[in-house]
Amino acid sequence: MPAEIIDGKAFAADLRGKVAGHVARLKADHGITPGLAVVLVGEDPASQVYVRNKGRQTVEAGMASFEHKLPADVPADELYALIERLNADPKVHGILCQFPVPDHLSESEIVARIDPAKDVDGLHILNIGRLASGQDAMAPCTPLGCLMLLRDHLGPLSGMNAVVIGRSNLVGKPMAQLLLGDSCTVTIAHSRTRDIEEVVRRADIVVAAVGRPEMVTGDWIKPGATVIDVGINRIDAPERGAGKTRLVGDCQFESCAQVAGAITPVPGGVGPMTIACLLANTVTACCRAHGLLEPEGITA
Ligand SMILES: NC(=O)C1=CN([C@@H]2O[C@H](COP(=O)(O)OP(=O)(O)OC[C@H]3O[C@@H](n4cnc5c(N)ncnc54)[C@H](OP(=O)(O)O)[C@@H]3O)[C@@H](O)[C@H]2O)C=CC1
Ligand SMILES: Nc1nc(=O)c2c([nH]1)NC[C@@H]1CN(c3ccc(C(=O)N[C@@H](CCC(=O)O)C(=O)O)cc3)C=[N+]21
Repeated sequence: MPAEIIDGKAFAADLRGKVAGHVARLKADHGITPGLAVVLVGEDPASQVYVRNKGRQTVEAGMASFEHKLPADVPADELYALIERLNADPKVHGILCQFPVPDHLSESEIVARIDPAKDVDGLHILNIGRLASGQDAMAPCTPLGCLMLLRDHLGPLSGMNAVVIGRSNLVGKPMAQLLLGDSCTVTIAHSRTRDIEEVVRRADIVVAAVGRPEMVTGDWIKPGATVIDVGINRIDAPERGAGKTRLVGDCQFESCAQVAGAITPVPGGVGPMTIACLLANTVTACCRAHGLLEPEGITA
């Protein structure tokens, strides 16, 4: 039986609606407008699209959006000075620096300079540590979005076998921490994993965050498993005409959907959840900054 398709786009729209409701109340009751600053270094076309989408959806939720575009050759000191200004700016509750950055800059050096209270990407070492030790953290947006979809689809995840493919700081590792927090038995697979197909075949939950187009095929999937495809890969699509491209995930959708119980599509799966969770994290950061009760129903 073909898999149910998990509609991340619809779930994300619903979540953004809830975020907008909290934003409206913050404005009406406290005169506060949550603000998100996005920093983009260089002119990577994919990053430009994401940053534009983030800005639009931030404004649509009633929040303030501050976009800072810096040239690809910006000196590190100038970028750090901007982060200092954003850290000090009371109108800014969340700061995100879009990755990847050009080679002369270090992602870890950048993240280390962001005020952990404004680190809505959840990448600061303090937030990583809080997540790992089970304390109130700012969880990274993509894994948080995956967790929300899984809980919505499966109910309690306790005791399930989860395999995360990929061990990046942005996706794989925090995904594994969140699943462990929900009492899954978690395995992290990566490029050195032996017999990876066998490992994945044991999973009730598969989260693929690899960056290799359609690497995971249906024969890797245990019948009935839930497949969350994080990958966003742009590949040539000559069938659509000369020079055309299309987006595919890290899972081969057709063959996986034949075996899985449920699967997220690409596009329309995890991607929209990432942005919705970014907005949710910004509202949470805003409430914490003002000593207000944290909003319910928009975070894990
Ligand atoms: N939907 C969304 O909102 C988002 C989507 N993405 C997408 O998710 C994907 C992963 O992103 P990210 O985590 O940043 O990527 P990274 O390149 O940082 O990490 C990729 C991981 O995959 C592992 N890997 C690579 N090749 C293989 C292989 N053949 N078999 C098993 N594991 C392998 C690597 O292992 P090793 O460590 O051993 O090298 C690494 O841990 C990308 O397609 C990206 O575009 C990313 C962020 C958000
Ligand atoms: N500091 C940092 N934090 C990030 O969270 C971060 C980052 N850097 N760098 C790049 C990746 C990638 N990422 C995506 C966000 C939204 C979609 C998204 O909205 N995708 C839609 C449409 C995609 C399209 O049509 O191009 C979809 O999948 O349906 C995808 C990918 C966030 N990332």
